[in-house]
Amino acid sequence: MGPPGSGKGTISKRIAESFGLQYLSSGHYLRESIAANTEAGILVKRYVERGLLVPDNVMTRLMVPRLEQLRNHSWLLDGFPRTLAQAQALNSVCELDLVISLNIPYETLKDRLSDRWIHPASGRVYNMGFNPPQVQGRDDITGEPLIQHEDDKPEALVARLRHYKDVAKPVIDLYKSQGILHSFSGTETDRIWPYISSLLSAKIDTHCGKIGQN
Ligand SMILES: Nc1nc2c(ncn2[C@@H]2O[C@H](COP(=O)(O)OP(=O)(O)O)[C@@H](O)[C@H]2O)c(=O)[nH]1
Ligand SMILES: Nc1ncnc2c1ncn2[C@@H]1O[C@H](COP(=O)(O)OP(=O)(O)O)[C@@H](O)[C@H]1O
Repeated sequence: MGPPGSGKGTISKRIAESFGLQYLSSGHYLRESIAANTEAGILVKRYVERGLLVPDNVMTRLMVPRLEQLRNHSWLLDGFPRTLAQAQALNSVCELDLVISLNIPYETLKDRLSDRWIHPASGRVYNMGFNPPQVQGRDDITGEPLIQHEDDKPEALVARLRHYKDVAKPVIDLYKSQGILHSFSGTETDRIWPYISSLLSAKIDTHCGKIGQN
């Protein structure tokens, strides 16, 4: 959990690589459906472009079948669930081990997003200051051009942050009440990462039987 620009994608990739989890990003699947230009994709585009949340039933139909295919794997979700209805739908299909919430100041979010560049096909994320590509404007692996998301523009960002705050609170409260929420605050991913890494190392050591079967 965390507002746009809080580092969910950056940290999720580190977690997935360090701990061998399957990585599922709601934003990536949404952009994939937009690119496919299906009926659902056209509907999704209208919301994403305006910085609005995609309706819960659309999101749940997009994400839950993917999780059902991964019943025998350990996975990490990035960007889903974002609303209480999505969290309830998720709870009805699986039991989460832990939830990470990132608290990052607004000014930091704004600066990061104006500098965020993406390789659309893979979802690889760059930042011109923090993790620049080896060749400016090009993906490190494929050499293909990088793009900026429409919804990272400042006009869309304010609306996205407002929506995030409204809808995230009940979700955070739910996970807090389940005793699985872990919150981290700061302005630098590299300083937050060691705490997240130790949390997961401890959890995976003590619950490796369960995570392995999940
Ligand atoms: N300057 C700076 N940029 C960061 C840091 N952590 C992540 N970023 C960049 O900030 C942007 C937003 O991060 P991302 O992981 O995409 O956030 P998400 O929207 O929560 O998934 C990306 O361009 C990242 O490369 C950091 O500690 N410092
Ligand atoms: N779980 C979700 N529920 C509703 N809309 C979502 C969800 N995840 C992503 N979106 C939509 O996709 C956009 C981009 O999401 P994402 O790539 O996760 O970026 P960010 O982390 O920067 O918000 C969001 O602004 C929102 O419109």
